[in-house]
Amino acid sequence: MTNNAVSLLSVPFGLGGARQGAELGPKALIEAGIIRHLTKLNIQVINEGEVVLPPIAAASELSAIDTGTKQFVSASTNLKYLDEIIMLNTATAERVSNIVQQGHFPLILGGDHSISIGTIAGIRRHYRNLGVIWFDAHGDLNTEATSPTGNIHGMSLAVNLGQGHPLLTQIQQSAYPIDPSKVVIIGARSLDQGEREYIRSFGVTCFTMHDIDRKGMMRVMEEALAIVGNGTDGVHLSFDIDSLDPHEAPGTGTPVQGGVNYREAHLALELMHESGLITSAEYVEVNPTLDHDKRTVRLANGLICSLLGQTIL
Ligand SMILES: NC(=[NH2+])NCCC[C@H](N)C(=O)O
Ligand SMILES: [Mn+2]
Ligand SMILES: [Mn+2]
Repeated sequence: MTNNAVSLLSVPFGLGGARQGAELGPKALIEAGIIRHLTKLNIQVINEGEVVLPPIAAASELSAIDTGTKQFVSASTNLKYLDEIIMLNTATAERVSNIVQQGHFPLILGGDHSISIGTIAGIRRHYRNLGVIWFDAHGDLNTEATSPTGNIHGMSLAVNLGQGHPLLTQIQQSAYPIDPSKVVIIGARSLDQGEREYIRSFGVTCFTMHDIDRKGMMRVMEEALAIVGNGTDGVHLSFDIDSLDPHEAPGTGTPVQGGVNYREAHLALELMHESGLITSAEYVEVNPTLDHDKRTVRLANGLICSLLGQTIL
């Protein structure tokens, strides 16, 4: 990590997901003591507050301007809450970009995974060759043409790679593109057909649960870090808590069995810290309304600390 100040930005937004509740994630993580835990690691934490959704009238106007008519948007796509997601991510990109500008490490608390359209848009303005680690049970590589659900949290990595509805990809416009060969998905076990095809044809590396079973997390991380660190000038970690097994992390909206276990997840984040490559991070899809005794919230707290340097000894 290049410097010690961490800017903590909350994005309490859940409309990109399949169920309500991810919007409560940031508050739960803060209440569980994340700022105190990081301060104990000698990190200076700057609480940047929240990105809030502007009044929705403004959002409708924005879509109407860009597409001619508002009806065009709703009639021609199956994208759920497109207007809200455009507004939220446009605002998020600005806030994250300012944090990078100041030389702080952006740590973003989601929110569902659709928020990464904005976070990465902001980060990419400052990195010509950004590597991305996408820790997730899913690929989030759908477009409106392939999505089985219309939920935009399942499309955010595709949008970050320039694929999808023009009103979403335009949020990235003033930024450097991301090279798909510098993107690594880790923990995948639920991929839709269109996502499989995308991975094969665009050269995204995907370490599935099968690869983790076979090689072990240690080797997977060594290979992943070699890919995202090669020729890049920064690496963003997008950590979806549903990468973990639902036994460890029940508090999430789209759980998939057969996931990463507690120690594998910590090891992965400890290795990311050791590599010194990670320049920004977000933790998404924590849904406190589905949690069991704060297990998922506490786990996410610990996993943030491992990324930022906490060790057992
Ligand atoms: N960020 C997530 N949890 N994404 C889940 C996506 C699930 C499914 N592939 C979809 O497109 O709807
Ligand atoms: Mn995801
Ligand atoms: Mn997921």
